[in-house]
Amino acid sequence: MTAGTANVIETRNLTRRYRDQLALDNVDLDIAGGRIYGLLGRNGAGKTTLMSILTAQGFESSGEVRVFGEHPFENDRVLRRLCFVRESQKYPDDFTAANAFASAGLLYPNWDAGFAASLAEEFSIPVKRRLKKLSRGQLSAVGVVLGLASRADITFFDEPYLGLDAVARQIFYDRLVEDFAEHPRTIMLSSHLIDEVALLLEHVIVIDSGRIVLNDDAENIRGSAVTITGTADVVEAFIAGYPVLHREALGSLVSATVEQRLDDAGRREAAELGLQLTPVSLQQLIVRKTLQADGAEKPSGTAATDSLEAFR
Ligand SMILES: Nc1ncnc2c1ncn2[C@@H]1O[C@H](COP(=O)(O)OP(=O)(O)OP(=O)(O)O)[C@@H](O)[C@H]1O
Repeated sequence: MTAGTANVIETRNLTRRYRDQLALDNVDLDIAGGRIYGLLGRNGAGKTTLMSILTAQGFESSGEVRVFGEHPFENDRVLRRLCFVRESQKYPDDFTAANAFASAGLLYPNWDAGFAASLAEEFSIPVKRRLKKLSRGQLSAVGVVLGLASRADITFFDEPYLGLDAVARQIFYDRLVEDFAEHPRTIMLSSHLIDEVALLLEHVIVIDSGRIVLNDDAENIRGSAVTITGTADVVEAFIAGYPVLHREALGSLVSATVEQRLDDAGRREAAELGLQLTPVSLQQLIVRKTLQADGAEKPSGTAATDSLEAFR
């Protein structure tokens, strides 16, 4: 199995139970190498649990896991090709960032010390100060440097930006994209800042209550849903037969978000009927899909949406 072509990760019926809590529920995944994946989902959806199992820091209750074709547990052939950047990373008590980078040089075969040094400078990390004295954002920056400069065949970033300010986050995104172009590998990034990372992602996996609710190329997802706003009866006639993700009413107006790609003819027809079409962002789509999967999404007649405001 080689990165770039075959699947680098495969799971089948992967399930993780913590007592009565089902953290992963029969997850089937085929992850092809050489791409940037977004692992998105609400708090407690199962993202960290999934990444922990894939990196052998946690265990499945049942089902199968293959990373580079093998189970990762105590498997040095696999583990030396993985880097897991997580918020709760523990370091030895006296460690400085410089110590952490030196250890990474021993651990990761593709470690680039020069790249790490230039990133540390860009993030203004005080590399000689003990890690436990660093600010929340500086500590996150250390994790980001470890993740980028390790150039591991698969790098997992589990919400790597806690405490990072907007400038530092932008540096992370820019360096990730540049370095990925020069050194293609597999990146899995979990994030709550969906719209902020949307443009980085080549493939999006959305997990909700331990189940995969969306798993598609970002390219296919863009434009896969649209919000249609207009007089209630016209909207209802237009969307008949379309899968409705969300519906809001305000007086005689209705705004419906449908999971439907409209072709040119559909767009023309909507315009002729006086309907307004608004694109749905990745974040809105994910919110709608997870609410729907949770069974919380019902038609409502309350708050006006942005599109309704724009329509009036
Ligand atoms: N060690 C544990 N013992 C019991 N329950 C756990 C444990 N670890 C995770 N869980 C539960 O499993 C579920 C999935 O948790 P997980 O940390 O994987 O979610 P997440 O998607 O990473 O969430 P967040 O975005 O908030 O970090 C949650 O309901 C969580 O409470």
